[in-house]
Amino acid sequence: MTPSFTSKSLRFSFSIAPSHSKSNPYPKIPLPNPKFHQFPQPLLRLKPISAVQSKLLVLDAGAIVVDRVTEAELKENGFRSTRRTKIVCTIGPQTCGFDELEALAVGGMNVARINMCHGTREWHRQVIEHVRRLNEEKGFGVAVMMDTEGSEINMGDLGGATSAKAEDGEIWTFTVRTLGLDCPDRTITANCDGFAEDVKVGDELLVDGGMVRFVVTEKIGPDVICCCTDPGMLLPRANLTFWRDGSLVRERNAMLPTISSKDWLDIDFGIAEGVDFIAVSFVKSAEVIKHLKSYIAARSPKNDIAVIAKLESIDSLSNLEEIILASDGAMVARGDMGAQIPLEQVPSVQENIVQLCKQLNKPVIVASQLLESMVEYPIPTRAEVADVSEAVGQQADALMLSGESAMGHYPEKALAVLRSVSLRIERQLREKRHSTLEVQTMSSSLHIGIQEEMCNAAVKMANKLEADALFVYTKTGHMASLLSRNRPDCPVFAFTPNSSVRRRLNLRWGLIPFCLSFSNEMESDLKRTFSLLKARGMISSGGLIIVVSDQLRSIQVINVP
Ligand SMILES: Nc1ncnc2c1ncn2[C@@H]1O[C@H](COP(=O)(O)OP(=O)(O)O)[C@@H](O)[C@H]1O
Ligand SMILES: C=C(OP(=O)(O)O)C(=O)O
Ligand SMILES: [K+]
Ligand SMILES: [Mg+2]
Repeated sequence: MTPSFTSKSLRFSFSIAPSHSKSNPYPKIPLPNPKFHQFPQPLLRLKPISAVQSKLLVLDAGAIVVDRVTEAELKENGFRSTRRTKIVCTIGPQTCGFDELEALAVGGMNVARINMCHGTREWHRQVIEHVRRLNEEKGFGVAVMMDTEGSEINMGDLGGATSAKAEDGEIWTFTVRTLGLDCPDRTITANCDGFAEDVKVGDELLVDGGMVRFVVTEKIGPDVICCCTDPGMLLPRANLTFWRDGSLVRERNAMLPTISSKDWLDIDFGIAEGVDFIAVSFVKSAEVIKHLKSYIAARSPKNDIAVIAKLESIDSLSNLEEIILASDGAMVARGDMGAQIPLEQVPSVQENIVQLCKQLNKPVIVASQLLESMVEYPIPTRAEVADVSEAVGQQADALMLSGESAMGHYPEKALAVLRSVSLRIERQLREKRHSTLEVQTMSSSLHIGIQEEMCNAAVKMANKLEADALFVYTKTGHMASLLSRNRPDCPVFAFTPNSSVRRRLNLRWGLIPFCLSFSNEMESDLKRTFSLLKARGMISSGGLIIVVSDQLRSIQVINVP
């Protein structure tokens, strides 16, 4: 962006509400609550959930459908202040009830994630059912993501205990025996047959990337005897890695399938239940993604499940571009990644992946330990807030909560922190405008090239004209994604007739997905949109809208009539 833009946007930044002043040729949509925009706004002083809840509206059946949290946010805070960064919440024992899920939905959860490492089939089914019911009965638009277990080496279930403490110098046995509930003291099962053969005396055994550390002292048949060198809590099904001479030992993992037989059954379940996203753990190459995508295409006639590659295996790092291109999105899964590469490399890998995904137009989620201390405490550490700010500053599409929302004491508070930090940092970015992405052309065909260039140009116009919103009518979501990819200053209203496209667009930065039937008459669709949105109080006359249409290959600049 040109330097003159910086000063312009700075002026804008301190006058969001007064920007309807006479000097502005493009009147803004009135912001009902200008106080909310004043600086400085303390981090955690969010409106209480109940205040949002009380303003929520019941669905306007059949006409235009948008999730009720976004609707309330738009009405209360105006276009500029809608959150652009999306939020994925892992659902676990703390949040699997209908009311708890509703509280997360009200708090701004865009995607609910179920991790197939944990819980039973019935439990997963119930969670999906709750989310669907929330959407249908209460007007939310929450998408569901199923995350595969993968077949890296894990500990077993700790004989039913929720955790176990390993102390310094204690001798523990890791075994491939099946022990069930009569697990002897200080004995841990490992899920991988070749485990005992693969490790050597002197190897270091890391639980969860180093939360607890052992050294192998002896091997006796299927049992590996270890001495604890870094004490800590052992949690059920924690990941195990072993290191020799300072390097990760990968031979066994390299042979394990990325999608195990159990994962295929879970995937069948996900397809049958109609989940919106399948996240594949420990992806190592593009092949597995291509295979899964063709499997889904053959079994899910509408082909409406997006495949997200979890980048956490050291082997994925040499094939990033190929993997991301084959996928419908990626996750920077920093938990296991930090167990496979030195921790100090994780931030730069994150940055690379986020930038690459933006260039390749794939949504990217930054995951794991964003607010880890909030599993126990009601307030995050300053360092965690800085980490979240960094991910928002990189303009990742989405942030993810894991234990914080699955089993922590403060799921709603953790969600509120992600929300408030996102809003704050997004606003700062708009003011500074320092990192507007110069997107490179990706097009493989003239048609796609035209779509790309139209979207790039439309976003430039919208930024220069300080438009209130971009509107896009999109059947597959592609045009909407191309607008999002440019990270515009204003939100993008994406209208689609397809409810699963609408749910999938939930993961895209800055997109507000609406369901709307199309008449194939652009002008009449547009008129209808304006009158429906006006009737709902979501836009008002005079607002400046840039409308992008693939059908007409047009970019229109319209003042809301
Ligand atoms: N369905 C579930 N049932 C019980 N506990 C769960 C469930 N999902 C998640 N959790 C808990 O939340 C923690 C964090 O979730 P997540 O990051 O998805 O898993 P993991 O720690 O296995 O990578 C898990 O370690 C587990 O203790
Ligand atoms: C998100 C991750 O995967 P999971 O929680 O399934 O281990 C991770 O490892 O960071
Ligand atoms: K998983
Ligand atoms: Mg992982």
